Amino acid sequence: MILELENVFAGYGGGDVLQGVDLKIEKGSITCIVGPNGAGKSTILRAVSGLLKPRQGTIIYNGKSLVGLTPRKILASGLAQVPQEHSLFVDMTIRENVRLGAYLINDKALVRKRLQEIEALFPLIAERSEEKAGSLSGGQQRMVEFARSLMLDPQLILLDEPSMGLDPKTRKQIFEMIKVMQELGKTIVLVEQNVRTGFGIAHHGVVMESGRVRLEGEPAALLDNPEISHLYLGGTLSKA
Ligand SMILES: Nc1ncnc2c1ncn2[C@@H]1O[C@H](COP(=O)(O)OP(=O)(O)OP(=O)(O)O)[C@@H](O)[C@H]1O
Repeated sequence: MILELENVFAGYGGGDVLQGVDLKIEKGSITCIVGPNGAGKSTILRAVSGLLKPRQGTIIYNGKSLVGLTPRKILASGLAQVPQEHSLFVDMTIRENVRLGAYLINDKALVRKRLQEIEALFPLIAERSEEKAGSLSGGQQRMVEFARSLMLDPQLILLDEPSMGLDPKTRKQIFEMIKVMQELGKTIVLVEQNVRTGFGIAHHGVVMESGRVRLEGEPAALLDNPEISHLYLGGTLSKA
């Protein structure tokens, strides 16, 4: 296991949103977390990346506790997060934005090498590197955010609803890129509203409800579970 949460309680002052979360993430896998609005999916990611300090419980990453570490230390340990809201500097070029992902690296040759590798992976970035990030569509900006997260060569990447607001074709491209990142050896934890798409690429599915893990297991088996579609996913499993 690369990441293990045990009995995690965390919230925002007005009480705990996470009510004792237990979760194990296998190295090299894609895990997809789904659940109704407000179930605490994003809050789990924030607790792992250090943006939110758990009030109770343990979070172990590669055998070491993350609780109490700063987000910067957690990032430096190889754990990157791509937040739900768009986060590029729109007046900077695409390449400058990607390079920012390496701000913790002092070795200029290494930064150049990583940039080259990433531009080989994302043709969009190679072709439009000097254009302003603000000229890109929402889906393209998401690709650049993925690219930026790869600059530190993280082991684990947390993705918070990366396909939100995108049309189906762009969503497909985003999910293909998530698979590519996993094939590069990254472990992925993905929060996703679109259950079929998310579970479609995941090795492990997690259904959250009211701050707890309600069900988890093999994604195809979860999709077949009528309890999930009726009770927890608000009908989003319909094939329409
Ligand atoms: N910064 C914040 N300050 C106060 N409350 C917050 C904050 N962020 C989230 N919450 C509250 O915490 C609860 C869980 O939010 P969270 O974002 O984890 O849900 P989610 O499962 O990711 O759902 P969604 O799909 O709506 O993002 C919600 O009730 C939300 O209003």
